[in-house]
Amino acid sequence: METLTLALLGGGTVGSAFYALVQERLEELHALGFSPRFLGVLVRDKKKPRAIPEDLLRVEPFDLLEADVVVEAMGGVEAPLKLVLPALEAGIPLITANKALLAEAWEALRPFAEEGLIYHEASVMAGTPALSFLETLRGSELLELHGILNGTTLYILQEMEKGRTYAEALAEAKRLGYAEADPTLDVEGIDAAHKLTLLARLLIDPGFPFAQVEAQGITRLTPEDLKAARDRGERVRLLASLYGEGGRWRAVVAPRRLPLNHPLAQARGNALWVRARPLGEAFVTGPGAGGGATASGLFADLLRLLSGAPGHLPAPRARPPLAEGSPWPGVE
Ligand SMILES: NC(=O)C1=CN([C@@H]2O[C@H](COP(=O)(O)OP(=O)(O)OC[C@H]3O[C@@H](n4cnc5c(N)ncnc54)[C@H](OP(=O)(O)O)[C@@H]3O)[C@@H](O)[C@H]2O)C=CC1
Ligand SMILES: N[C@@H](CC=O)C(=O)O
Repeated sequence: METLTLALLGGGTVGSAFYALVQERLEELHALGFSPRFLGVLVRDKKKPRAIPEDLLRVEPFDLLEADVVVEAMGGVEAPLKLVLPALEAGIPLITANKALLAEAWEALRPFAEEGLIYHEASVMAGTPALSFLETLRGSELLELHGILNGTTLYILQEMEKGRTYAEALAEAKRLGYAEADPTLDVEGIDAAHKLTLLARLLIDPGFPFAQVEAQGITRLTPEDLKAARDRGERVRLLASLYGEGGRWRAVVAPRRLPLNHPLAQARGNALWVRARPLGEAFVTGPGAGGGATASGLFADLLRLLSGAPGHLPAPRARPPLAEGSPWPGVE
């Protein structure tokens, strides 16, 4: 049996759930010939209650070069980048749930992604297949893509539809572990914009800039907006859309009024709907936030790594859109 040394950066909602999942799935890892060993778990505060043995907790960065794989679930951009770069430079693979890191530090990380060293299924829609769904879609050419990519805002809108206030719903989304450490990222549409950037890089342009995504959130939506939509036979969702306009790709995150019979309006979880040629329409939905759901995506990447498959490779080249498209109407 081969020892598999894991360095875990972050022991919060996602990191703790990942640690627990590795313990739960030990037999499966053993059957694959690997015996996992945690080198350490980086946190800020050792005293916080968490389901990770105290002797594994580290409050100072430790030597990641001893690891076989680095699993990053700490969030932020500069702090994780400083830690993971030397490991990547040494050829150590990175599994990450951190879409902000990938979206915003792409210039530094892209060469390693192109080498197949970066696995990030959990960064978009948690453990619900989004990247692997799009990898299969590479057999076709994308015409347009629309997704409900943020679990916090989906939860808030669903709860507001049931009569709860925005503030109550946001507080509950935080308690459930859906929200970012800074929930402004969720409610202002930035988290969805990070995720849309990653999907664009996977399918249409390996250098797609985060700055090119136009983002609007849900903070200005009122219960009256949601009711007016319902009265018209529509449902409001924060949609991340990628479509052709004037011969260029346009990437926009905004609240949209969807007809009730559309799969995106009916989805109870996060969701991704695409049109591609020659495939046609395809749709996937499932949980997109929360500790267990995200740990599932990280664990899937660990299995992918152990199978010998490379990480999530960006598109090999940029290509213009094949058709013009447009998203659903916004909420005025
Ligand atoms: N929550 C979710 O549903 C999902 C989250 N993600 C992503 O996963 C990552 C983690 O999210 P989540 O677990 O919710 O966040 P948490 O805030 O719950 O956990 C972050 C962890 O990282 C530690 N940490 C943060 N910064 C530092 C630092 N500078 N030095 C040392 N330790 C640090 C924290 O330590 P301490 O505990 O001591 O504060 C904590 O253990 C983020 O990138 C997020 O975007 C992705 C998909 C879904
Ligand atoms: N805050 C994010 C967590 C998962 O990516 C969300 O709400 O979707």
